[in-house]
Amino acid sequence: MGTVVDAANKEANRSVLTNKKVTVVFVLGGPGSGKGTQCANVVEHFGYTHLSAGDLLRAEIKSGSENGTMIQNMIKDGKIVPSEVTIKLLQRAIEENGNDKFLIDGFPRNEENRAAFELVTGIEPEFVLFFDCSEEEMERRLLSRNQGREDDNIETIRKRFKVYMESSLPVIEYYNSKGKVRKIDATKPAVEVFGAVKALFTPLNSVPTIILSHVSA
Ligand SMILES: Nc1ncnc2c1ncn2[C@@H]1O[C@H](COP(=O)(O)OP(=O)(O)OP(=O)(O)O)[C@@H](O)[C@H]1O
Ligand SMILES: Nc1ccn([C@@H]2O[C@H](COP(=O)(O)O)[C@@H](O)[C@H]2O)c(=O)n1
Ligand SMILES: [Mg+2]
Repeated sequence: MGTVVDAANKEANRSVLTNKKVTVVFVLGGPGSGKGTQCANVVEHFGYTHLSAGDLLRAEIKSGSENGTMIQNMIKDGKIVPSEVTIKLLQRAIEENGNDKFLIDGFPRNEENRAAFELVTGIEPEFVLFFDCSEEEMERRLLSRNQGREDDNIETIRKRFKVYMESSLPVIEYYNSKGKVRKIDATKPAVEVFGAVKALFTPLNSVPTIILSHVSA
């Protein structure tokens, strides 16, 4: 019976966004810790949809939106865009997508992001995937990323590290106090990092199989 009860509880804990039930995993860690790289692996192996807050903001700049210039200036300066802008983008992306399980990468980035998202959407993360990586390694990765990002220069990188330490780490500490953080050593090679990530998603994914075998027994 345990597995059925556990599965039912898991179902009840899923959050409601307007009329859609969704499962959300927040993916956090410093700039260049490998969030995007590992999210791509989780999408491929576990069928999640990857929503990167940074990617959504960059797309908003390209779309010619009225907020474009403000967002561009904040990204160039490593600052955090006001929550209402980022939350609207996330909310729209979730509502427009047919999937019901999402990796939200690079969000919440500060206490304002966290509290506003919870208030507006009612969504609580299933867990928080935290990529722990040394600053030295993150700086090396960002300087050789070569994706043409305007914020991958040493001046902006230093600002992003400062914002991460001052504003983003407290959010991770908040979720840690609630027992939600799953910390991964992200300094290792990407294949090894994914080995640790995979182990976290496998139990979630195996729940329906357990229910089926229970029912048919
Ligand atoms: N474990 C790893 N070892 C070495 N290089 C890695 C590792 N993971 C990712 N990289 C490389 O480091 C760079 C940054 O990775 P990625 O873009 O995934 O980081 P991120 O956390 O999403 O960064 P940002 O917060 O700036 O978006 C990329 O060039 C990626 O290929
Ligand atoms: N919640 C967020 C996430 C990102 N930003 C801005 O985008 C920049 C790039 O983010 P990445 O996750 O792609 O590294 C980031 O430095 C911020 O300027 C944000 O404002 N709020
Ligand atoms: Mg990224």
